[in-house]
Amino acid sequence: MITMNDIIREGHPGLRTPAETVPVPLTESHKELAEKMIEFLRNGQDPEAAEKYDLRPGVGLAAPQLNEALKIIAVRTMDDNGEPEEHILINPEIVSHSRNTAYLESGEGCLSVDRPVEGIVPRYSRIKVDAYDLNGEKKRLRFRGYEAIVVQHEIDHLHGIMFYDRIEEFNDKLKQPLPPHAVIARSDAETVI
Ligand SMILES: CC(C)(C)[C@H](NC(=O)Nc1cc(F)cc(F)c1)C(=O)N(CC(=O)NO)CC1CCCC1
Ligand SMILES: [Zn+2]
Repeated sequence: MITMNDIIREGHPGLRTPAETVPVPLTESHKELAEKMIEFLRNGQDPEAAEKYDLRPGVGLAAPQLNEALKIIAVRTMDDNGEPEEHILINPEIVSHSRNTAYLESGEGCLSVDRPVEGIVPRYSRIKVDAYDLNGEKKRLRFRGYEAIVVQHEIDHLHGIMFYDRIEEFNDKLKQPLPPHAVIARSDAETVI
Protein backbone atom coordinates (compact mmCIF):
# COMPACT_ATOMS: atom_id res chain seq x y z
CA MET A 1 0.00 0.00 0.00
CA ILE A 2 1.09 3.60 -0.61
CA THR A 3 2.14 5.61 2.46
CA MET A 4 3.55 9.12 2.84
CA ASN A 5 7.10 7.71 2.40
CA ASP A 6 6.24 6.85 -1.22
CA ILE A 7 5.28 10.44 -2.02
CA ILE A 8 8.17 12.56 -3.32
CA ARG A 9 8.43 16.12 -1.95
CA GLU A 10 9.24 19.46 -3.55
CA GLY A 11 12.86 19.64 -4.67
CA HIS A 12 12.68 16.09 -6.09
CA PRO A 13 13.09 16.38 -9.90
CA GLY A 14 10.26 13.88 -10.40
CA LEU A 15 7.75 16.64 -9.61
CA ARG A 16 9.02 18.69 -12.56
CA THR A 17 9.18 15.77 -15.02
CA PRO A 18 6.39 15.81 -17.63
CA ALA A 19 4.41 12.56 -17.51
CA GLU A 20 4.20 10.17 -20.48
CA THR A 21 0.97 9.04 -22.15
CA VAL A 22 -0.06 5.61 -20.84
CA PRO A 23 -0.61 2.86 -23.45
CA VAL A 24 -4.28 1.82 -23.61
CA PRO A 25 -5.44 -0.86 -22.86
CA LEU A 26 -3.54 -0.62 -19.59
CA THR A 27 -0.85 -3.11 -18.62
CA GLU A 28 -1.49 -5.01 -15.41
CA SER A 29 1.21 -3.01 -13.63
CA HIS A 30 -0.33 0.36 -14.65
CA LYS A 31 -3.77 -0.88 -13.50
CA GLU A 32 -2.25 -1.93 -10.17
CA LEU A 33 -0.59 1.49 -9.72
CA ALA A 34 -3.90 3.30 -10.38
CA GLU A 35 -5.74 1.09 -7.90
CA LYS A 36 -3.08 1.67 -5.24
CA MET A 37 -3.50 5.44 -5.79
CA ILE A 38 -7.24 5.41 -5.17
CA GLU A 39 -6.72 3.08 -2.19
CA PHE A 40 -4.28 5.66 -0.73
CA LEU A 41 -7.03 8.29 -0.90
CA ARG A 42 -9.59 5.94 0.68
CA ASN A 43 -7.18 5.17 3.53
CA GLY A 44 -6.34 8.84 4.05
CA GLN A 45 -10.04 9.67 4.35
CA ASP A 46 -10.67 6.84 6.82
CA PRO A 47 -9.76 8.26 10.27
CA GLU A 48 -8.66 4.86 11.59
CA ALA A 49 -6.43 4.00 8.62
CA ALA A 50 -5.11 7.59 8.42
CA GLU A 51 -4.14 7.38 12.09
CA LYS A 52 -2.70 3.88 11.80
CA TYR A 53 -0.57 4.60 8.71
CA ASP A 54 0.02 8.31 9.46
CA LEU A 55 -1.55 9.52 6.19
CA ARG A 56 -2.58 13.08 5.21
CA PRO A 57 -6.26 13.22 4.10
CA GLY A 58 -5.67 13.23 0.35
CA VAL A 59 -8.44 14.15 -2.09
CA GLY A 60 -6.27 13.68 -5.18
CA LEU A 61 -2.97 12.10 -6.24
CA ALA A 62 -0.98 12.15 -9.49
CA ALA A 63 1.48 9.40 -10.52
CA PRO A 64 4.46 11.83 -10.74
CA GLN A 65 4.09 12.27 -6.95
CA LEU A 66 5.16 8.62 -6.73
CA ASN A 67 8.06 9.37 -9.10
CA GLU A 68 6.14 7.62 -11.90
CA ALA A 69 6.14 9.85 -15.01
CA LEU A 70 2.79 8.46 -16.16
CA LYS A 71 -0.46 10.29 -17.02
CA ILE A 72 -2.52 8.71 -14.24
CA ILE A 73 -4.48 10.65 -11.61
CA ALA A 74 -6.83 9.56 -8.83
CA VAL A 75 -9.47 11.84 -7.27
CA ARG A 76 -11.78 11.16 -4.30
CA THR A 77 -14.09 13.90 -3.11
CA MET A 78 -17.49 13.99 -1.35
CA ASP A 79 -20.57 14.78 -3.45
CA ASP A 80 -23.35 17.05 -2.15
CA ASN A 81 -24.91 14.10 -0.28
CA GLY A 82 -21.65 13.30 1.48
CA GLU A 83 -21.11 10.24 -0.68
CA PRO A 84 -17.54 9.61 -1.89
CA GLU A 85 -17.03 10.23 -5.61
CA GLU A 86 -13.96 8.47 -7.05
CA HIS A 87 -12.28 8.95 -10.41
CA ILE A 88 -9.23 7.24 -11.90
CA LEU A 89 -8.33 9.23 -15.03
CA ILE A 90 -5.82 7.88 -17.53
CA ASN A 91 -4.30 10.35 -20.05
CA PRO A 92 -6.71 13.13 -18.95
CA GLU A 93 -6.98 16.19 -21.22
CA ILE A 94 -8.98 19.34 -20.47
CA VAL A 95 -10.83 19.75 -23.79
CA SER A 96 -12.80 22.88 -22.81
CA HIS A 97 -13.40 25.09 -19.80
CA SER A 98 -15.55 27.95 -18.54
CA ARG A 99 -14.39 31.51 -18.97
CA ASN A 100 -15.20 32.00 -15.27
CA THR A 101 -12.45 31.28 -12.81
CA ALA A 102 -12.70 30.13 -9.20
CA TYR A 103 -10.37 29.52 -6.31
CA LEU A 104 -10.32 28.09 -2.80
CA GLU A 105 -10.53 31.01 -0.39
CA SER A 106 -8.02 29.30 1.90
CA GLY A 107 -5.56 28.71 -0.93
CA GLU A 108 -4.19 25.26 -1.81
CA GLY A 109 -1.74 22.79 -0.33
CA CYS A 110 -0.12 19.66 -1.76
CA LEU A 111 0.77 16.18 -0.53
CA SER A 112 4.25 16.86 -1.93
CA VAL A 113 4.64 20.22 -0.13
CA ASP A 114 5.36 20.10 3.60
CA ARG A 115 4.83 23.78 4.27
CA PRO A 116 1.94 26.24 4.06
CA VAL A 117 2.04 28.49 0.97
CA GLU A 118 -0.19 31.57 1.10
CA GLY A 119 -2.00 32.92 -1.92
CA ILE A 120 -4.91 32.20 -4.19
CA VAL A 121 -4.61 29.74 -7.05
CA PRO A 122 -6.87 30.70 -9.98
CA ARG A 123 -8.63 27.72 -11.55
CA TYR A 124 -11.42 27.34 -14.14
CA SER A 125 -14.86 27.06 -12.49
CA ARG A 126 -15.95 24.28 -14.88
CA ILE A 127 -13.93 21.91 -17.07
CA LYS A 128 -14.65 19.20 -19.62
CA VAL A 129 -12.11 16.34 -19.52
CA ASP A 130 -11.45 13.50 -21.96
CA ALA A 131 -9.78 10.51 -20.33
CA TYR A 132 -9.64 6.72 -20.30
CA ASP A 133 -10.84 4.65 -17.35
CA LEU A 134 -9.15 1.58 -15.88
CA ASN A 135 -10.76 -0.63 -18.56
CA GLY A 136 -9.42 1.53 -21.36
CA GLU A 137 -12.86 2.99 -22.13
CA LYS A 138 -12.71 6.56 -23.40
CA LYS A 139 -14.97 9.00 -21.53
CA ARG A 140 -15.78 12.71 -21.43
CA LEU A 141 -16.44 14.08 -17.94
CA ARG A 142 -17.59 17.47 -16.70
CA PHE A 143 -16.39 18.85 -13.36
CA ARG A 144 -17.36 21.96 -11.43
CA GLY A 145 -16.80 23.41 -7.97
CA TYR A 146 -14.32 21.82 -5.61
CA GLU A 147 -13.95 18.68 -7.75
CA ALA A 148 -12.94 20.78 -10.77
CA ILE A 149 -10.22 22.40 -8.64
CA VAL A 150 -8.87 19.03 -7.49
CA VAL A 151 -8.83 17.65 -11.06
CA GLN A 152 -6.99 20.75 -12.34
CA HIS A 153 -4.47 20.52 -9.46
CA GLU A 154 -3.78 16.86 -10.38
CA ILE A 155 -3.58 17.41 -14.15
CA ASP A 156 -1.05 20.20 -13.42
CA HIS A 157 1.18 17.59 -11.73
CA LEU A 158 1.21 15.65 -15.05
CA HIS A 159 2.81 18.73 -16.65
CA GLY A 160 5.29 19.33 -13.79
CA ILE A 161 3.28 22.32 -12.53
CA MET A 162 2.98 22.96 -8.77
CA PHE A 163 0.03 24.94 -7.35
CA TYR A 164 2.29 27.79 -6.19
CA ASP A 165 3.49 28.32 -9.80
CA ARG A 166 0.01 29.77 -10.35
CA ILE A 167 -0.24 32.00 -7.31
CA GLU A 168 -0.86 35.50 -8.64
CA GLU A 169 0.79 38.48 -7.11
CA PHE A 170 -1.46 41.47 -6.68
CA ASN A 171 -0.47 43.60 -9.61
CA ASP A 172 1.05 46.28 -7.41
CA LYS A 173 2.11 48.31 -10.44
CA LEU A 174 -1.52 49.15 -11.18
CA LYS A 175 -2.48 48.87 -7.51
CA GLN A 176 -5.46 46.93 -8.78
CA PRO A 177 -6.80 43.77 -7.16
CA LEU A 178 -7.17 40.64 -9.25
CA PRO A 179 -10.16 40.38 -11.57
CA PRO A 180 -13.23 39.00 -9.80
CA HIS A 181 -13.09 35.28 -9.17
CA ALA A 182 -15.84 33.04 -7.83
CA VAL A 183 -14.77 32.09 -4.34
CA ILE A 184 -15.32 28.46 -3.32
CA ALA A 185 -15.68 27.96 0.40
CA ARG A 186 -13.68 24.85 1.29
CA SER A 187 -16.53 23.54 3.41
CA ASP A 188 -19.59 23.44 1.18
CA ALA A 189 -17.62 23.64 -2.07
CA GLU A 190 -20.48 25.68 -3.53
CA THR A 191 -19.41 28.51 -5.77
CA VAL A 192 -20.01 31.73 -3.90
CA ILE A 193 -19.86 34.81 -6.11
C1 LIG B 1 -2.60 18.53 0.55
C2 LIG B 1 -3.86 18.12 1.28
C3 LIG B 1 -4.19 19.11 2.37
C4 LIG B 1 -3.65 16.74 1.90
C5 LIG B 1 -5.04 18.11 0.31
N1 LIG B 1 -6.17 17.56 1.02
C6 LIG B 1 -7.29 18.24 1.21
O1 LIG B 1 -7.48 19.34 0.76
N2 LIG B 1 -8.18 17.50 1.98
C7 LIG B 1 -9.46 17.83 2.27
C8 LIG B 1 -10.03 19.02 1.82
C9 LIG B 1 -11.34 19.26 2.18
F1 LIG B 1 -11.94 20.35 1.76
C10 LIG B 1 -12.04 18.35 2.95
C11 LIG B 1 -11.41 17.20 3.36
F2 LIG B 1 -12.07 16.33 4.09
C12 LIG B 1 -10.14 16.91 3.03
C13 LIG B 1 -4.82 17.23 -0.91
O2 LIG B 1 -4.99 16.03 -0.81
N3 LIG B 1 -4.44 17.79 -2.10
C14 LIG B 1 -4.20 16.88 -3.20
C15 LIG B 1 -2.77 16.92 -3.71
O3 LIG B 1 -1.86 17.39 -3.07
N4 LIG B 1 -2.65 16.41 -4.92
O4 LIG B 1 -1.47 16.42 -5.55
C16 LIG B 1 -4.32 19.23 -2.35
C17 LIG B 1 -5.69 19.83 -2.71
C18 LIG B 1 -5.55 21.36 -2.86
C19 LIG B 1 -6.57 21.77 -3.85
C20 LIG B 1 -6.87 20.57 -4.69
C21 LIG B 1 -6.23 19.39 -4.09
ZN1 LIG C 1 -0.46 18.22 -5.28
